[in-house]
Amino acid sequence: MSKAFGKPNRVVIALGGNALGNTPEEQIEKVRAAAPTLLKVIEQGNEIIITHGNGPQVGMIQNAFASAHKDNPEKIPAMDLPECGAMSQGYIGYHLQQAIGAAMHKEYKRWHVASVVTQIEVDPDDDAFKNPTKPIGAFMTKEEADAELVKHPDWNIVEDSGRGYRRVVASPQPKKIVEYESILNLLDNEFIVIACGGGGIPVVRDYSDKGTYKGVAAVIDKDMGGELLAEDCSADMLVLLTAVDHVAINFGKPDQQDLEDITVEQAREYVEAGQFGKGSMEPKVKAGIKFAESRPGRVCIIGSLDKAAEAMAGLSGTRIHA
Ligand SMILES: Nc1ncnc2c1ncn2[C@@H]1O[C@H](COP(=O)(O)OP(=O)(O)O)[C@@H](O)[C@H]1O
Ligand SMILES: NC(=O)OP(=O)(O)O
Repeated sequence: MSKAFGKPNRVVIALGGNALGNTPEEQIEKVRAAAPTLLKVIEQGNEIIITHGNGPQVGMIQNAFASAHKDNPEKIPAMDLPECGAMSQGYIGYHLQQAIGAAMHKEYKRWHVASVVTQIEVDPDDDAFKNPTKPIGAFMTKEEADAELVKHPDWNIVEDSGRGYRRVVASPQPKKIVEYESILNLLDNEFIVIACGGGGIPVVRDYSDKGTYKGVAAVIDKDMGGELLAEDCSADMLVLLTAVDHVAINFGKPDQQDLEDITVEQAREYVEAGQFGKGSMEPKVKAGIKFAESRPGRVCIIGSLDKAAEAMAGLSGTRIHA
């Protein structure tokens, strides 16, 4: 499956949590539709590593436990965010494995795809713990949001890119992928690896017990987690797939302008001008800048999951390069 001559390009492909639908059925449909495109990228001589978001899913899992716990506190525990993040990696990784494995088996009679439950170390003193920005769970109307705030006075809820209101949680910067050696090992053995789902489960070192980590209540941005994964795996390209075809300036306004090709300097100017939704498009552009600057020749593409093949071929999406 790899190129006959020369080293294949390594591509990290990130699938946005909001682009994966809201139910198991929708998610299965979305990942099944994406699987042939992902395999085509391999046929073109690339190695792929997959990561995915979990914003809607991690919120859904935590809410489900919270309401079951309220109804039956003796038997059903409330569930903390890191455990919910781990469950979301299993839930989404499972569907991705099924979809990619089936497409791979049809073509190549092999099933070399595996998800790695991945922890990512964060700084316990990261300012993000004081300033929650990561939207999770379902979109709400203003009335629904107000009702949730009465039920959960400790929640923070914000408006998310004109799509409704969502709970936001802390989103610290990813520092170190704990399982990176397992990921590299699977890649060396020609597996398609699904890793750092939901940005990775955020953990901090537990210095009271050498070599151990403990989960923290946060959700890492998967664009930043995917960027770290791409650097750790020496990837050449980072592809961030979401629900819109392009990054835009004046997004949602009558003079919206879709961007096709921008330098890191232009991207940085647009970030400074506040052109991108916080916790939605801004982290993607910031991840793109970081990746494009990390080594000469590296490129980030941001485009839609539905047009993944076109984006990879340069016919859709926004390219960020040095
Ligand atoms: N300037 C912008 N250009 C394009 N999309 C934007 C912009 N600002 C905010 N958005 C919103 O960001 C969304 C992508 O972020 P998000 O839904 O968090 O991604 P994900 O698919 O990774 O879950 C788009 O669907 C769009 O609604
Ligand atoms: N963890 C994360 O970034 O999820 P989304 O892609 O759903 O925002």
